[in-house]
Amino acid sequence: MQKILVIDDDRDMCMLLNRFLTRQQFEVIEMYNGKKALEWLSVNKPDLVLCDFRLEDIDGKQILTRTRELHPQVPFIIITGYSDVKLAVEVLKLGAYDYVTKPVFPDEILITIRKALVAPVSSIAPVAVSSEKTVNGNRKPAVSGPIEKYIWGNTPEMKNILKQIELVSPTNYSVIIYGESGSGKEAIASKIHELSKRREKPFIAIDCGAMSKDLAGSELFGHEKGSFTGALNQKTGSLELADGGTVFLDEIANLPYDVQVSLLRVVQERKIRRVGGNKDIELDLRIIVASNEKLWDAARNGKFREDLYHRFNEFSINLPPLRERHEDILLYARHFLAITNQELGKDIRDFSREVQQVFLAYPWYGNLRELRNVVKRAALLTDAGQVEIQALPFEIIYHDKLNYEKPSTSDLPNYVPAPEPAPPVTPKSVVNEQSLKSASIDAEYEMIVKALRQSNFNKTKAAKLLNIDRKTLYNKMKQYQQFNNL
Ligand SMILES: Nc1ncnc2c1ncn2[C@@H]1O[C@H](COP(=O)(O)OP(=O)(O)OP(=O)(O)O)[C@@H](O)[C@H]1O
Repeated sequence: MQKILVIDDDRDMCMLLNRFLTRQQFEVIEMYNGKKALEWLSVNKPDLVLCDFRLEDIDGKQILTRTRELHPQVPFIIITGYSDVKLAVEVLKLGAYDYVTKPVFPDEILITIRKALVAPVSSIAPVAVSSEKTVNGNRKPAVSGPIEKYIWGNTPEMKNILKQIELVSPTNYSVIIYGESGSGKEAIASKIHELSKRREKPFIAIDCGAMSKDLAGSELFGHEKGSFTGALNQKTGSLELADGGTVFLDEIANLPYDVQVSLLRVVQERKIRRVGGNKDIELDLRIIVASNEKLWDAARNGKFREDLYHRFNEFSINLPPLRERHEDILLYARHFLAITNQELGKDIRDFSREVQQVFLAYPWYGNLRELRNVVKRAALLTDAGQVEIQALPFEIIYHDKLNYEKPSTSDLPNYVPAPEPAPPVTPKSVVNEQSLKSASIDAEYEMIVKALRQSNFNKTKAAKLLNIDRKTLYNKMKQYQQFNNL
């Protein structure tokens, strides 16, 4: 029986997950705070960890980092409120397998758990080899049917990017891809590989942000047996595994400085030496790197080697965030819906008008990854016909009301404010009716939103703040969603 550790300070949530997962034949261990969970993890190894992002004592990020040190092969899934989605997306960089958003739906979490438990070990190990490919570069069996994995959109910016991809692919140029997290940098790197002469050889994606400082050298270059404490066997590094093909180094600016020196040698001389080894190994590699900060700035600030920057900077591609590819949002949403229909064996036709409006108004700070997850969840909650507004997270429908803190320009170096989005969907009572009833509904709505924000979308805590029970809170939230359909 596979063992799942559930860490959440919301005891009701733990109990519900426990009951549901036990019925699905898992063994469940519940922990209500981070410290206790870490104590347990230091002597036990689960098959998977499911962890609330915001605990009262330690945050999910710290638990993830420690779990990765203790059990690098164990998949870690984050449970998060929508206000934290941007942070959760960042945390994927530290090696989490995926995130699910609250309210948690049993079927959704089960699909994510099942996928995580059969994911190739390499996709959850410190060197995050692309989850789409196995270590030797072979594709995982594709879902049946002819849906293209990637689409490139109709905006002039994306047409231009596709042209750049086609131009640079047949060459051997190094490429730097700039773009926010989830915007599709790995998709571009893999497209370049597929259009190149190297297409039959491996494409290996390595997330430099997810590697521990101490192990980065050995993960990339490999090591000889006994070269450091813990090096019990000889290990082939990811660069050697990619020989003849393309290596994609994501979040390159996070690579430790001394490893950058060894990487420069790979770029200049096309040779590597394993950690603790004394012979050179020749490699034929194309290197594509990605960063969400300008590498030139990182070089000027002394974080990134300037000589390495110049070597990589043979060609660069600037991928705009999804909110700046406004005309493509629905195209991508429909693409993800088609894929999800196929995965779930459903036949959902489209999104309702209100859903489309919300999609166009929402800023998508997690970019395509966030859109994909929202569509997947909505499709799961829809039986047939079209996706209705109720299938979207409350926090997305009301994002304008909730007033999330916008990322600062230093957070997102490529962030340029998007043109004014279409007006968001708001409860009709707010805009149309002046009756006493609607005024009191509005006041109640504002209070609920405030309590939800104060409690980071923990509904049990929000209900306590409002002095109502959780069921009443759920019912009220449902009621507000229904206003959109009046
Ligand atoms: N052109 C595309 N067409 C369809 N799906 C895409 C496209 N680009 C990205 N996606 C999907 O969006 C998600 C995120 O893409 P990807 O991993 O390429 O982003 P990224 O910028 O490399 O993210 P990160 O920097 O966080 O690793 C993936 O699920 C991917 O399949």
